[in-house]
Amino acid sequence: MHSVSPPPPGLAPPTPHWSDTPLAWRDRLLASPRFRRWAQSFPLTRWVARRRATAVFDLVAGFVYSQVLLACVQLRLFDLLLAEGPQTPHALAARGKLPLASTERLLRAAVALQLLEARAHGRFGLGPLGAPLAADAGLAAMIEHHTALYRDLAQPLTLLRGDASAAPAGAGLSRYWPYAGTDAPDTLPPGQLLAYSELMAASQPLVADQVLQAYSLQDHRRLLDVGGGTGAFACRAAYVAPHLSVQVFDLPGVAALARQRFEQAGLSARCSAEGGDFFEDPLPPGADLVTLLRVVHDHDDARVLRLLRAVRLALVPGGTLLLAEPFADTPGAERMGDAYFGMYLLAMGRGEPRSEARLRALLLAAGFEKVQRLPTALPLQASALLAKTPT
Ligand SMILES: C[S@@+](CC[C@H](N)C(=O)[O-])C[C@H]1O[C@@H](n2cnc3c(N)ncnc32)[C@H](O)[C@@H]1O
Repeated sequence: MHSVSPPPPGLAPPTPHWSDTPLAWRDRLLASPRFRRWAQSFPLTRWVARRRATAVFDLVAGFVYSQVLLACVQLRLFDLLLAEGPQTPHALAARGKLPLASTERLLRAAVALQLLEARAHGRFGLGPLGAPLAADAGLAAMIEHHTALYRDLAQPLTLLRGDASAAPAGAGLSRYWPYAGTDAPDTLPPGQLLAYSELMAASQPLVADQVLQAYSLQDHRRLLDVGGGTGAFACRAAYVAPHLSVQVFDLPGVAALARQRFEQAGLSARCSAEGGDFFEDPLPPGADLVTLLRVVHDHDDARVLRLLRAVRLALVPGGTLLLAEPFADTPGAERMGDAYFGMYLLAMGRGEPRSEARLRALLLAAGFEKVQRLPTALPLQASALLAKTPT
């Protein structure tokens, strides 16, 4: 048995609570192999025991599942099966330039994970979890860039201890997201902004779908998308609201890419982009709607407060801020907020997922009022808050 070290001198022991005793009893019961053996064989508890055992195994094996998924995505298997229908292992082995035996192994693994399905005549088709991934460039890009995240997570305690010297040199997320590690992001060379900007543009529909389903742009005249990347959301907004003028504010190299997108889409008359550092430079004034999509969780409280104050100053009186990103503490999406983004942003080097309550407090501290939740269809992808500037 491990001994628990005493608290450091000067630290008071935690105050006990009435719930400690029944919870300690439950913990001892669940930790007892004898109790688990009994629960697995007793007819009324058997199904709970099996479900729990499966849930624990899924946590143990999660990395393996992710890598099966990555192999399928790298082979473009889902896209291929959607476009051409079920295929034999021989055909897939030839397409993927893999030995037949490895292909069959991968296909069986993917079937077990419901990514694929065994079909008639020894062929394989899309499974219920693989079909939604087919032809979704955003999800594929998210899955592929996890190779950088997993490098950081290979030694989770090193990451949690913040021991940068022990981390693999510059191969992980801090390199992928260079603005998280500098106080002068506007001086970053364009080449360093490209990979994450492409990922954000590819995955932006996941967020835009949630926001535009939940909120109508019809009553607004001028939208400023702060940290709007290469203008993917701005273009969607301009299409759904043809009366709207739209501006993106982002780092100079990213704003230049947004301008290119607007030109290619024939939207330059209504869409523009300005480059700068949103912590240092004033934001373009006059918008009656500002969007902050997947921006706030990248930064610490002090920086967020500075940014929110700058947004308040840029908005017209009575203007609206729409903030959308995955929130912490969201019922049904706790894994996304607290487990995934908590660790992801730690690896990135800055920021954290925040609960609705913490975001509300920051918005009020920055001078916003009438803060309200904007319900979204899939909080797993994005939750949203609306806030107003005083009139
Ligand atoms: C996580 S991305 C989100 C992009 C976009 N809103 C989306 O949802 O696809 C954050 C964006 O903020 C921009 N950004 C980060 N720090 C910035 C700064 N100090 N000034 C201006 N833009 C910044 C990045 O270049 C990036 O485009």
